[in-house]
Amino acid sequence: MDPIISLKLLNKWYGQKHVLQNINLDIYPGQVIGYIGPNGAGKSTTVKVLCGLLTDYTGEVQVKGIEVKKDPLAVKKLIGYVPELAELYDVLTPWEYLEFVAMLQGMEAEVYRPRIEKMLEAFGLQGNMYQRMDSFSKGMRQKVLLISGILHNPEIIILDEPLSGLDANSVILVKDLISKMAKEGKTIFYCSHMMDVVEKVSDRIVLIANGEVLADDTFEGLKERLGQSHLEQIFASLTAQGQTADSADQLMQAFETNNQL
Ligand SMILES: Nc1ncnc2c1ncn2[C@@H]1O[C@H](COP(=O)(O)OP(=O)(O)OP(=O)(O)O)[C@@H](O)[C@H]1O
Repeated sequence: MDPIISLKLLNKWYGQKHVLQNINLDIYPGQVIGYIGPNGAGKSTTVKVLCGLLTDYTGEVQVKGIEVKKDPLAVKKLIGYVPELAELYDVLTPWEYLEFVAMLQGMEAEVYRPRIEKMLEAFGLQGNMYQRMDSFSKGMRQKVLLISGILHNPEIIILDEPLSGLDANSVILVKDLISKMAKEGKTIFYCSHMMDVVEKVSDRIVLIANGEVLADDTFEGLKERLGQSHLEQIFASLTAQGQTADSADQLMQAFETNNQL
């Protein structure tokens, strides 16, 4: 089987800063990749390269055999991207916004109209369909954003911290949706800091730090290799952040200094 996403010797600099260093990854259809790493590791940068939003990289980046740099538009059609911290046009209603997204994707009205309605209903937003989003909570906005990323039924879905702000029921819904979409053969690239969720939904975990891949294995494989039973511990041991308790002590000491003044 050919990989649906292939990164070969991907390098990216921001000025003098080397933020992606020789990333090599072959991702196959139907895989759920948990892409994890400390703050500033290079996760969002990788995703932006994959989506054709950043083209000043070196190396080869192919999506379904298409070189992203050469035809970013064709690649954008194959990918559904749910970014972290996206701005919605909140003077619009969810219906108006999603209709706009569907039209940009070139979808037919008879396809997108019932789909938008069903998706909003699944997320419990049927009563808010015609309300301006400037009155929406963070979680409600996140739900609309998620729908906008999957509405055109893309083969590859890239989720950057998709559960942010969602209530417990919606988290279950999104986790189920990820498994179901993967069973249908869709490829999911899932970036998150929520280790308990990544552990459950991913069938392959790629950990990066300082722009380099430190581990690429199944959760079972990582557990066996590192002798840890939770992804949180594996993450800490690989990224040398096992000193969390010390850091908390350091923060508490900062209060003490203030108290003495
Ligand atoms: N527009 C930019 N200009 C300059 N440097 C940038 C820019 N965007 C990101 N960086 C730098 O690139 C590195 C990787 O950032 P990136 O946003 O990819 O990290 P991340 O793994 O997604 O982090 P987080 O988990 O905090 O979201 C960081 O050192 C960051 O400071």
